[in-house]
Amino acid sequence: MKVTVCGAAGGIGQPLSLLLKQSPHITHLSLYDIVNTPGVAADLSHINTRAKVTGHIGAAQMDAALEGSDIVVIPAGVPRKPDMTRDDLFKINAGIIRDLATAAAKNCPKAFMLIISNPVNSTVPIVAEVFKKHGVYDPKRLFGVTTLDIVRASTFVSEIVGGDAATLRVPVIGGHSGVTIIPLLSQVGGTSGLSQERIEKLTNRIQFGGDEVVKAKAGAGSATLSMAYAGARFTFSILDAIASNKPVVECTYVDLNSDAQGGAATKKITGDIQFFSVPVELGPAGVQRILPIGNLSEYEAGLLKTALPELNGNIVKGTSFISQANL
Ligand SMILES: NC(=O)C1=CN([C@@H]2O[C@H](COP(=O)(O)OP(=O)(O)OC[C@H]3O[C@@H](n4cnc5c(N)ncnc54)[C@H](O)[C@@H]3O)[C@@H](O)[C@H]2O)C=CC1
Ligand SMILES: O=C([O-])CC(=O)C(=O)O
Repeated sequence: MKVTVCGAAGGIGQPLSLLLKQSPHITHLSLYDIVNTPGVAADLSHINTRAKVTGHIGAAQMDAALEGSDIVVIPAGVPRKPDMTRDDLFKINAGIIRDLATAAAKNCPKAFMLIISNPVNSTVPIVAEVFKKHGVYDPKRLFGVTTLDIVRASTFVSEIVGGDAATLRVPVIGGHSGVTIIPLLSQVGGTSGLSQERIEKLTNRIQFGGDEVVKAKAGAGSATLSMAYAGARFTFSILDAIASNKPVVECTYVDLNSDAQGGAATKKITGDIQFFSVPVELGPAGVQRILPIGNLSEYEAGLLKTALPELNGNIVKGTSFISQANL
């Protein structure tokens, strides 16, 4: 397995690459960035685990970095500062993602594409459109990484209801920004005794967990270490699904057309939206099955209603960035 990290010298990229270096499934870890990758690669290459590490720097080396990759993980681009929304990052990050996706479509058209760069709600549709333009789009292989929302939800919920945060699973659906993040607390054991006020506070903390970190870092960026953990967890789930043939379930932001039947069932609840984070059964070819969202409480149904217009706007913004652009 060749795994390429684009943005590998960044705040997320470095710890993510360190975690990925520990996977016995990865034979080649390819690190791409526009700065500092020779140093990061030299450093990681001294670790006595299986993966061979190569560093690639600048646009001239992008093709070599991506060529033949099985998985491409993208945390490239700028992070938020206080008082910015994720959508404010679109102006800079949309072009970065377009260029990386174009190179991936040419050099590794069958790769699993794992998109971390914000705004995820829009960057994932950008990758889809670029791959379509190159005639290589397989919706089963494109994922917006929303794992940090699930990781946070497990932590915050277990702080209130107890239990082991490492094994407590909280489904989080929708998108990856503010009100588009919809935690389904009613589906988690131990939450039925919580007051509505408690549920609303907990929901708000999960929706705005990113802002908590942005504020605490006070201008020095957004979540990097917890994101590296979450990104590694999602990449390991994909690797497990490929290597073990045992289906693995993760909530992730996917094209609902990636599973006609499961997608149609989801659209009965969401309306006609193309991208949505749902529980997905991952298999060797990517999305194997979109699983049912399950029952929503009245409060969660209200959250969904609020989320959909914003999410849809983010999707249209990403899609039209490519369809109107000349590639
Ligand atoms: N999906 C999620 O849950 C999360 C997403 N993020 C997003 O991840 C992105 C990266 O965040 P950080 O690592 O903190 O930022 P950072 O600024 O520390 O690192 C970004 C890296 O991208 C590189 N880069 C810039 N343009 C590039 C290009 N054209 N090709 C390759 N590399 C390029 C930079 O040189 C830098 O090393 C941001 O957009 C941030 O909002 C952050 C946390 C959670
Ligand atoms: O908040 C941000 O900008 C970074 C992010 O996506 C998160 O931490 O969830």
